[in-house]
Amino acid sequence: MSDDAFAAATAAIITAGQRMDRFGWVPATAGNISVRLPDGVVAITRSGGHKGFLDAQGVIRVDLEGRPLRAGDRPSAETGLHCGIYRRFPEAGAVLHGHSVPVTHLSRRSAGDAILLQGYELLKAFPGLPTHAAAIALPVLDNDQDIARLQRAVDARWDMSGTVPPGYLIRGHGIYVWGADMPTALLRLEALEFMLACELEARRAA
Ligand SMILES: CSCCC(=O)C(=O)COP(=O)(O)O
Ligand SMILES: [Zn+2]
Repeated sequence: MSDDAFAAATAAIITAGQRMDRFGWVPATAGNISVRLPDGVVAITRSGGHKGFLDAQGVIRVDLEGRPLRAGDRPSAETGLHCGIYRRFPEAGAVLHGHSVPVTHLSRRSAGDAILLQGYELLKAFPGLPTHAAAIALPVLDNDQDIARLQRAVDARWDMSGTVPPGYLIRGHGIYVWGADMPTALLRLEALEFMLACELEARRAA
């Protein structure tokens, strides 16, 4: 296990938390952040702290089943969702979860199981979408305090989807986004947050 890789992942997680906090996406103790290490272990935020004020002690290691490597460490309550992404997508190297106003409001107001994003230039931030004329159906899943059951629902949704976008919403709760590395995950989160903020404005104006 490389301490250098863990230190680099911890630094990336701290910086990502500060950036998400600057945008107001991790209010109170909301949100969690992780990075997959080269040995397959996952570096993830501890449960409960403010993600805009993380220090190195705020990041710990878990295995792909979400079990802490060090007895007594308490990883994010949503570790199972991070691990579900890493297990399903071998190319995923970083996962971000936030609770922004547009995500929370839109997912509460949308009765359906997806939010369609179309006509946005920023869609080009996503893999396989070379033009604004493309669209993303961003899955929306019902919230569940039982994270193992919620992950089973996420897996079932992925099973029945053709193309899976690298993100989904949990109704009234938040957003999950992933990428090959932290810069890619952050770029996708920013693009989705921007488009969802536009959707919120459009629905207000309608
Ligand atoms: C006060 S936010 C409720 C828990 C949550 O949804 C979240 O994102 C933060 O949980 P964690 O255990 O990762 O701190
Ligand atoms: Zn959450």
